[in-house]
Parts: sequence; structure tokens; C-alpha cells
Amino acid sequence: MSEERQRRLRQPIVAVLGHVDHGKTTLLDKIRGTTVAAKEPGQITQHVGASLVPSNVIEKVTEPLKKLIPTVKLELPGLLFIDTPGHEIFTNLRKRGGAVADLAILVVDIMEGFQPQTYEAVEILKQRKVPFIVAANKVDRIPGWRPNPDQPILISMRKQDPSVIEFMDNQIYKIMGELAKMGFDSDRFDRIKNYTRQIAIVPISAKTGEGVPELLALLAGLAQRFMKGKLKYVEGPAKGVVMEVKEEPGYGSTIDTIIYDGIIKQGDTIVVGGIEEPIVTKVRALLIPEPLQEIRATKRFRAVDEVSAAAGVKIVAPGLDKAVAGAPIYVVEREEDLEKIKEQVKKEVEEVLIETDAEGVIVKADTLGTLEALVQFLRSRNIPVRMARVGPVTKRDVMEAIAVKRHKKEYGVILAFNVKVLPEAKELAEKEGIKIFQHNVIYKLIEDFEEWLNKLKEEERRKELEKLIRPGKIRILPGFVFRRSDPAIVGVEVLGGTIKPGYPLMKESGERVGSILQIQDKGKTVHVARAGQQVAISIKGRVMVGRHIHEGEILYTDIPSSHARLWQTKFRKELSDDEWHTLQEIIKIKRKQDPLYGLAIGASTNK
Ligand SMILES: Nc1nc2c(ncn2[C@@H]2O[C@H](COP(=O)(O)OP(=O)(O)OP(=O)(O)O)[C@@H](O)[C@H]2O)c(=O)[nH]1
Repeated sequence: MSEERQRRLRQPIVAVLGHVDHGKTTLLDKIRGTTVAAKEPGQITQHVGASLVPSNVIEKVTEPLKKLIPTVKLELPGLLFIDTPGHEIFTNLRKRGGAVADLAILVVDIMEGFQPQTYEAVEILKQRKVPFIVAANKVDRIPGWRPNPDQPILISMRKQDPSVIEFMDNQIYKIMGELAKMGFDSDRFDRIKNYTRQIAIVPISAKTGEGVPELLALLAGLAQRFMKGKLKYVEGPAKGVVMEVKEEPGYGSTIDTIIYDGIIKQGDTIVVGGIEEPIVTKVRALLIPEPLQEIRATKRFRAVDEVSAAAGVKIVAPGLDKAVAGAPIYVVEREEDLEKIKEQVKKEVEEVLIETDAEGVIVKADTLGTLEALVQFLRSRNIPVRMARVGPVTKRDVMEAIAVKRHKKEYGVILAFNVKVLPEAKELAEKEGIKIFQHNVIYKLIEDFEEWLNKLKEEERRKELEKLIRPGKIRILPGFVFRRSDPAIVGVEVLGGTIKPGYPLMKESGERVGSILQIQDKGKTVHVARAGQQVAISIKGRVMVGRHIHEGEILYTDIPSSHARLWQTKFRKELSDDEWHTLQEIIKIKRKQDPLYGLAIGASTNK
């Protein structure tokens, strides 16, 4: 029992996501600021890329809530907030089959509501199965809002006019509506009945601090509830993820990591995921930031002997320049496990780096995390991926795209997320007409590609449509024979549909009688004549008026069976009423000779 009690629980890792300018950084600063102001012993400690808010600080900040709502007794040692907000960081907080972050705050500007990156953030949270709370931020911007700095929002709400609260609730309803569309049931936090099924929306102001106590209390509560049963203890060799690979003056290449499990010590052997192969090295130093008050010291970092989860730490070791952000890092405790762990790291990295023979787009990204997120996004939109790799766009990538383009024009492209295009790759792409899409926002990159794809499809549809012979019905006007043959030139009235130069003609019997060479309207050459028009046409082929065709006779455009089928299916909407009507007459004539005319192959066997 006593041994059990000595096992240390680890802090849940919390990430902040949301649309640009909705207040992520301000919120993180506020949380740090508020908690610093709480002046508790053992107040927040700075990690590399993260800040730890210990439970006694959370308790102090949430103290005023005790009289308002039932709060949970904190068993957790605190919350570790990832300092850099945004999905790019979040996507690198990856581990096999999920996220390193245990919880997330989705920041939504209450005045603006859901924006493109909000949807993207929810999509990523859904993909990685991370529970989250919505911070409906900037309540202080609601017209008429009376600010109550650092107060619980429940208290601040009581001090507002009913119309202000009504406005706020309306905005919250809109957020609830958007979440519902994405498959999430949600409500204002104080109206929630079931926290395990509903997502809490907390109105806050990152600027004034209103609502921050509730946000922290709910996070802690959610962490305990969700992590119950899988409450994590700190034990065994460390597992972590690479957040960033950095050259550090005086230290050489280092990696900033988040350790989500176990313990790492100076001198430990580690395996880190690299682009080509796993890196096996020994920890030379573990660095954490110097405490704020000692920042006057010349050094920014302080070396420590060991670090335990959850923590953000900079690792100094030889050979780390080939590490890749988003890749796993494992401490090897026993020599005999080394090969097994190397194999596992290799497999985990390869799962993200796709290389298949299928026809699909080429994807390049700056890190393993963004690459994985991008590929998942593309898959969810049914866009196949032929190759996904970390690094700049190279000549080889362009060559891959050229190979794809030969078979499937629309997928012979490169999607490059936050990476450079090497000059020789650019040159080849320009020469071969390979399109390279570049962006540093995932949804924007995909949106640009989809827009291009739609345009291409529309263009191809137009081209196919242009090639089809349209239904047309004409009558040779008596007394308007201008030339009897070679070529025959006659005046006609278009009774239905459309005629164009090049269209073959047939008689009511189905017999072919040459094709239209030219159309003239009042002496001018035209490219089309429609129902109601009277024009002169010349007819190519061995057609003689009085022998093959006669004054007053009705002729139709001679539509091939495959065209008739397309007119009735894919291009049905492209025909006007009178064209459709004319098509029916043509079908009737044609079916006398060919009962399967205009039908899909085998369709005639349908009962
Ligand atoms: N009035 C008001 N302004 C806020 C609040 N929170 C943030 N802001 C302002 O909104 C702007 C954007 O805030 P940031 O915290 O930089 O937003 P962000 O989401 O981190 O933005 P990016 O890092 O660019 O994605 C800044 O001018 C903030 O001062 C708030 O609660 N009330």
C-alpha cells in the first residue's frame, strides 16, 4: 500500500488550438500570469516549450468557485501546458495512434465564432481522439459587457445586463451548432449534465481573466475524469516526442522534446526517429530553462541529472541533427532491448512516410507530425497519396509526379507544406507542367489543390461536352435551293435543337446524308443555329438536292449511340427542353435499326 502511494502521478499535457488571432497566446500568458500572481510556493516552473502549473496553484485560482459549483479534489500534481499554441505544434505532439497531449483547449473568438482553422483544429482533435474544452474567448468585447477582472465567469455573468447575457448565449448557440455538425454534443459549461458526453463551452476573456478559474477547474476535472483508470504514473524508461531540432550555440545539435512517460537521465542511451534511420546516441546533457529571476545569469539553460514525465526538456547528444520533429524518442534501459526499440522506432516513422505504387499526389512536409496530419486530411477527402516524405521538394519528387501525370492528370501534382522547392526541382516542374502547391496552413494547401482539381474537372467536362453532337431537327425550305450539289446549299429552318458545322445529318428514315460544312445567317458565317432560326447550310458529301434530299424534307443530326447515352445521363442537364424533345425523336428513329441505341451496354437486358 505505502509503496503504491509513493508512485508519482504524472501531469496531464494540455495543448491550445484555435483560429489565428482568436487569443491562444493571450490565454496561455494569462494562465501563466494568473498563476504567477497566486504566489504559491512551488509555483509554475518553466519547461522547454511548456509550463507546469502545479495543483496547489490551480486550487488557489479556483478557490472562489467552491461556493458556486462542485469542484473536484485534485489528485493530479498539476497541468503541463504546451507553450506554443497552434495545430502545427499539436500535430507534432504525436505518438503512435494518437496524441501526446491528453487534453486540449479550443479557443474560439465569441464574436467571430467558428473560422476555417477552428474546423481544422476540431478535425485534428477528432482524428487524434483528444478530449477538449471550448474557451469562448473575448467576452469583454460583447457590447455592454462590464469587466470583472480575474473573477469567475459565473460571478461576472450575474453583473451583466440580461440583454448582454442573451447576446452571449446566442453566440454560444452558434458554436454549439457548428460542433453538432462535426459530431459533438456541447453546452455552456454550467448547463452540462453529462461531462463525459458533452463538450463544455466556457465563456472567458483572456484579456481580463474572467472565466479563467472555471476553465482551469474544468480542465483539472476533465483530466481526472478522463484519465481515471488510466491515471498515469511516472515509471520506467522515458518515452517522448521530438518537438523541434535546433542548433544551439555551445551545445551543437539538440532536440526539444516532450517526455510523456517515464524517466530520462543524463548518460542514458536513447533511440530517436530520423528521416533515414533511427539515431542511437547517449544523452550528454538535459537542459531546462533558468528560473526567471536568474535570467540575469549569462546562461539560458541549466543542466539537470534527470527529468520525469510529464516534462519539456532539451536534450544534448551527438548525431541529433538528423532527428525529425514529430518522431518518437525512447530511452533504452537494457542493452538487450536496443534492437527491438530501434525496429519499433523505424516502423513508427515508416508508417507516416508513405511510398506506394498507387496513383496519387506527392506530399512533402517539414515534420512527421504535419505530414501525418496532411495525409489524414487528404485521405478523409478521398484524395489518394502516392508518396509522403519529410523535406524539401526535390527533382525526384517532380519525376514521381510526372509518372503519375501520364496516367492520371489530376494527381500529377506536389503538395508542399512549409518546405522549400529546390531550384532544379522547380526548373523541371516548370518544364513538364507539374503543379506544385505550397502553403503553411494545412487547410489552405488542400483548399488550393481542390480548387484547381475542380477547375480541371470542369474543363475536362466542357471539352467532353464540346465533342458531343447535339440533337437538331431542320426542314429544307421549299424554294431556297441555292446550289444542288458539290456542295449542296439550301435554306433551312431549325425546328428543334441545335446545329453546328461538322454535324452529320440523317433523314427521317435514319439514312445518313452527308454532314454540315458551313452555316450562314444573312450572308455571314456562323458557328451555331438554334430552334427558330432560318439559315443557309452547305452539305459536305455526295448529296444532291432532288435526288438524295428534297425541298420541304425534314433532317436530323445523326447522333452516335454513345453520345445519345451521355445526353441521357451525365449531360442531361445541358440540354434545353426542345433539344431533349428532339433527342427523343432521334432515339425513336435510331431504335428501329438498333434496339440498343443510346443505352448503356447490357442495359437492354434489364427487365
Ligand atoms: N478584447 C480582447 N482581446 C483579446 C482577448 N484575447 C486576445 N485578444 C486580442 O486578440 C489579438 C490576438 O490574440 P493572440 O493571443 O495573439 O491570438 P492567437 O490566437 O495566439 O494568434 P496567433 O498566435 O497569431 O494564431 C491580440 O490583439 C489580443 O490582445 C480577449 O479576451 N479580449
